[in-house]
Amino acid sequence: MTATMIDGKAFAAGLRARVAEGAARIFAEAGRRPGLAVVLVGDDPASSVYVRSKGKATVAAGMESFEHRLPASTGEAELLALVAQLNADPAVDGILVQLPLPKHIDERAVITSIDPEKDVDGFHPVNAGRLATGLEGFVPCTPYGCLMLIKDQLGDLAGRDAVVIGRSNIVGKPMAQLLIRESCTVTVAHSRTHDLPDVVRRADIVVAAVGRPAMVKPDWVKPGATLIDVGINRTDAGLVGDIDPACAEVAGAMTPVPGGVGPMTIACLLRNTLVSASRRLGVAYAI
Ligand SMILES: Nc1nc(=O)c2c([nH]1)NC[C@@H]1CN(c3ccc(C(=O)N[C@@H](CCC(=O)O)C(=O)O)cc3)C=[N+]21
Ligand SMILES: [Mg+2]
Repeated sequence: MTATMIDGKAFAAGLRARVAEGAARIFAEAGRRPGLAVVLVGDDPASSVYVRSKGKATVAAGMESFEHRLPASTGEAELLALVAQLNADPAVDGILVQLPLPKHIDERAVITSIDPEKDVDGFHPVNAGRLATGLEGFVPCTPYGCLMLIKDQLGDLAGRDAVVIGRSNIVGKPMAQLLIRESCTVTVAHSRTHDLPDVVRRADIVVAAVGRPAMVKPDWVKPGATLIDVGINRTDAGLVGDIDPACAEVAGAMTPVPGGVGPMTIACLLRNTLVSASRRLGVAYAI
């Protein structure tokens, strides 16, 4: 079998186009565009590239982009003051503070300082709790994008065996919550899991988010399984995911790296910003 390659780039373009329609509708009905503030501390080149592409995508979707680039020496108090200012700014519907932050800044303190109603990353504990308990809130963009691709591929997910490799607050845990919500039987594997290949062999759906180049091997994969690769590893051979591309010989469908999950992350960020603006302005949205 040769797997269907899931075109995340095309799917994300479609989603961004629908977000742009919603943004135009908000502008027509409320007189202002949805606004997304992105804060970057320091000059990590990869982070700088992401922030630039987020800004471009925001403007292309008919939204306002507020970019704040601060030096690496910025103190925690100064960053918290900026977040407080963005929380209070009525033109700002979404706030994203790019992670990772410099070591001298406590990420948890910064994340919890963001108004949960503007937390379009979905990283605030209030939004994590809402997701875990079935309340409306913001869902982290990467797992939400993964779920969209999985549902587009498989339709109803009820009863399917899903394995999430990785237990981060940003991807693994919210991904598991979303799959539970879809009535999958979910296993969360991590660095201490015994016999990972055997665990993965049971899965109809595999989401790999560990940051180890080509870790998931073809002989771990159940024939026909759907594989979602969240890994973005920069190697001498270029950008490599967590799933060995040779798995395409066994899988039913899989995402490529690049062009799979990455573009969905940005599209979902815009989607969350649209949802935030709609709620804050009392304008109905359909997306
Ligand atoms: N507060 C916060 N929220 C984030 O959502 C967040 C963050 N911090 N810190 C960094 C990670 C990483 N991230 C990506 C977004 C888009 C691509 C993306 O579009 N990737 C393309 C191109 C990759 C490339 O060429 O570098 C692809 O996979 O096809 C990748 C990674 C968001 N992150
Ligand atoms: Mg830190």
